[in-house]
Amino acid sequence: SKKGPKTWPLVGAAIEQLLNYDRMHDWLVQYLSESKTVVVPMPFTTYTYIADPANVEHVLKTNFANYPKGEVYHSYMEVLLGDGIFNVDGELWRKQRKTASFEFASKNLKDFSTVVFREYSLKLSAILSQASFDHKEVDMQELLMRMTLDSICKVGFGVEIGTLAPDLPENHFARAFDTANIIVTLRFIDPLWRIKKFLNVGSEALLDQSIKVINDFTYSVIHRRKAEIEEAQRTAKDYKVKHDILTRFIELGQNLEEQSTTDKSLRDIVLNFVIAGRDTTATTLSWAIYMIMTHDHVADRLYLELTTFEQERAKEEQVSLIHVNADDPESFTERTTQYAKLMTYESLGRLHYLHAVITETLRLYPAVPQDPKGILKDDVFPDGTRVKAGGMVTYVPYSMGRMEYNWGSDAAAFKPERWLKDGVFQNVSPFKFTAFQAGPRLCLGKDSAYLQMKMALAILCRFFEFALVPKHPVKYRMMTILSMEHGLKLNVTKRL
Ligand code: HEM
Repeated sequence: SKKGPKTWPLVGAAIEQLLNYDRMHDWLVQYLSESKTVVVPMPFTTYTYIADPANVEHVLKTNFANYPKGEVYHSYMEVLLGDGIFNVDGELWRKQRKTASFEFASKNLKDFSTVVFREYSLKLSAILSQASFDHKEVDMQELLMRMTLDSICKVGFGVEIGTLAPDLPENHFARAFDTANIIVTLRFIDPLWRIKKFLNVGSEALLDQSIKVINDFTYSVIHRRKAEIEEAQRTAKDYKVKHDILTRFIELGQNLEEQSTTDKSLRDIVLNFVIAGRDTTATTLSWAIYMIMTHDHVADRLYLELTTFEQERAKEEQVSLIHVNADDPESFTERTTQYAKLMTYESLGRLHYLHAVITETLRLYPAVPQDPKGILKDDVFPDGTRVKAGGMVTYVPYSMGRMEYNWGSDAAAFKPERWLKDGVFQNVSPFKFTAFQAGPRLCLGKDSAYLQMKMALAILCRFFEFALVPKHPVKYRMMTILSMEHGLKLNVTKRL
């Protein structure tokens, strides 16, 4: 009885969905604005898309146990994610969630990530400074992907992979990781993948090679780190404590009475963090920069917040701001470094407008634009929709952020101000703003992601202005993460 696309016997709505594949998120916006729930029958299953916060709360929280990731997702993603937190349900998930939540809340990790995010934001700033000097255009999305990959490898494994070095080098692990990510995503729309895998041909053969590169790299880091820890414990010499997630999990494993953590489970843990944290953060930053540069009043208000912050913090720390000489790149580097040091975990909390800009970006361009769940048993949603076991239900952050019934008549407009009351950021229900999911599986890296995004954006928007390369097309690519299909090609100018 719900409104939705035209359906046909046997093929359901597959024809219309395929015809609209490249603009699928906007295709759904159209239907979900007419009806808060849209049922789309497909050849072997039925997809139910939801945009009503009450239904979303039912799926993500109230009847959480009925809507797992499910077997299909697990079997498609296992080759890359193994039994890591992202890819499991039930007890296996609960245990990892508990340990990882504890780790994420630790001061150790917060302090370490602040240092890492600061360092890599400055590396990005140095590359932009050079590009502006050389009048060279940059692909901002590509640079941001390098920045977040380097950061997550440092925070995750304690390893410097250096893809953000000034000459932008190739890196085997990074390339293999990208390839594997794209191919496992393709499996969701390629009915022949199991045959290709069996015959070890085409994309599946490439996936196999990429996984070998990823595993070799990851296991070598794990073995090296384990050896370092054992050596330090054996000789009881001053052991330089490392703060990365891998080291913490190795140490935790040693302390457990039961079987200690295996190398395979350590591999799964770190790779799950890489996949969870890297593309999501980089694409959000790309869309945020695009939004800022196309909304002058936002750029101005943000710049004012960032420069006021700079003055206030310098006063608090009793430092005088370094004078930048336009002809001396060194002085520019010194000033950006000084600015970065004024940003701490606590002081970043004051940047309410910046926080609102990022959140408003995620409302309209959520990094995970739709998120499907399996259905274990027949159920009825709060709005009366009946769903059947074996089908799929998908909450749709991309549509939810654009619905007037959720956000009012200006839902389509980019207005960071909607998040502020008297200049202070106000949260809304996570069942309405779903960019980080909600309920027991809410994103674990949310705070860490904001920390990195605020650090990077503050430096970028304080010290640079951006302009789109003329005629560069900005549109999303249809995949699990809302990245920009052609990247974000920009000309950069310094702001002294
Ligand atoms: C803008 C940045 C980010 C966005 C929009 C985002 C969004 C999400 C979403 C939608 C999910 C649920 C996916 C699912 O259905 O399982 C999720 C889960 C998760 N995220 Fe994030 N994420 C971001 C950054 C990060 C970062 C930086 C990390 C860690 C370093 C991280 C760690 C995780 C983990 C571990 C989970 C799995 C939680 C669980 O299943 O219990 N995320 N995130």
